[in-house]
Amino acid sequence: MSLDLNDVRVTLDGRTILTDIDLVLERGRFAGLVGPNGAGKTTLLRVLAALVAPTQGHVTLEGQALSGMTRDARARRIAALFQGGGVGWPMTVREIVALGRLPHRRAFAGFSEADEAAVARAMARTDVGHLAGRTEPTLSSDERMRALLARALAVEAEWLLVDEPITALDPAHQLDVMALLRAASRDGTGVVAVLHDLALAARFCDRVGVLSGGRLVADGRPEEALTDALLAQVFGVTAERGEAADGTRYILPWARSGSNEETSDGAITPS
Ligand SMILES: Nc1ncnc2c1ncn2[C@@H]1O[C@H](COP(=O)(O)OP(=O)(O)OP(=O)(O)O)[C@@H](O)[C@H]1O
Repeated sequence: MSLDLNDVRVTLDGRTILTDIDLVLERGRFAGLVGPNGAGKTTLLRVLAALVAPTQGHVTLEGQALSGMTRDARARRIAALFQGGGVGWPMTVREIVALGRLPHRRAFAGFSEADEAAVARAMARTDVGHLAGRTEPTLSSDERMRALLARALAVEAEWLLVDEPITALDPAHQLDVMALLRAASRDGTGVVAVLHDLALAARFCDRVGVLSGGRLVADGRPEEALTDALLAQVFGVTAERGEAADGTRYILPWARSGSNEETSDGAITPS
């Protein structure tokens, strides 16, 4: 029950974007992909979604090469939501969610009862029922993200890949989306999310993969992967660590660890 990358390398426009990537992802787990800007996170997610072909190495789903599967077969098994993944014209939320059923439909076939049920489940799960008739341009950031997540969930795929699902959301909605992704993983889906928020990644993910300069430099449980040394080297920050009232350990990026210091008026000066 795994999605595997073996010795993956990706070169785009003559530049190596990813190299030496070996990763075994498991269903039923919530994996976070973190790393600084430009580290290669989105590209790695695109490789997992078969939108970018590795220049070297291969990706397998339950032992079967992703590249050997038809596009529809892949789309039924791997649902993906990328940034800018809107629909581009004023469809209603219900129509957007229904797009998630496309990989399951035969040419010219109508919407089946199973399709209806899957759309209803996805809309209930993301709490977008009351938005069913609203069009995409009228939605707030969180409503839009929940509608797009509903579309991805409506696929009812074994894998759910999401790129920066919480970046544009306020704290309450960030917590909602992270809880939703974790719940999806608990139902047996393999969830992989690109995240910038290390505190939320550490809190919600079972596992965190850290990319830096196109390499996977750490991979494991959040506390194991996000060490002080790694945070300093890869992100250039120090972190505060502690235990919340409910006993959960937390990691909070706190200050720059490099050569820059923040002055009391917020200006950044070399130290
Ligand atoms: N199609 C492409 N052609 C050339 N270079 C690309 C292409 N796609 C991505 N890159 C480059 O690959 C590098 C990694 O990009 P990617 O978007 O995967 O990083 P990221 O870790 O997701 O970054 P961010 O956190 O800023 O979104 C960047 O330097 C980017 O400019």
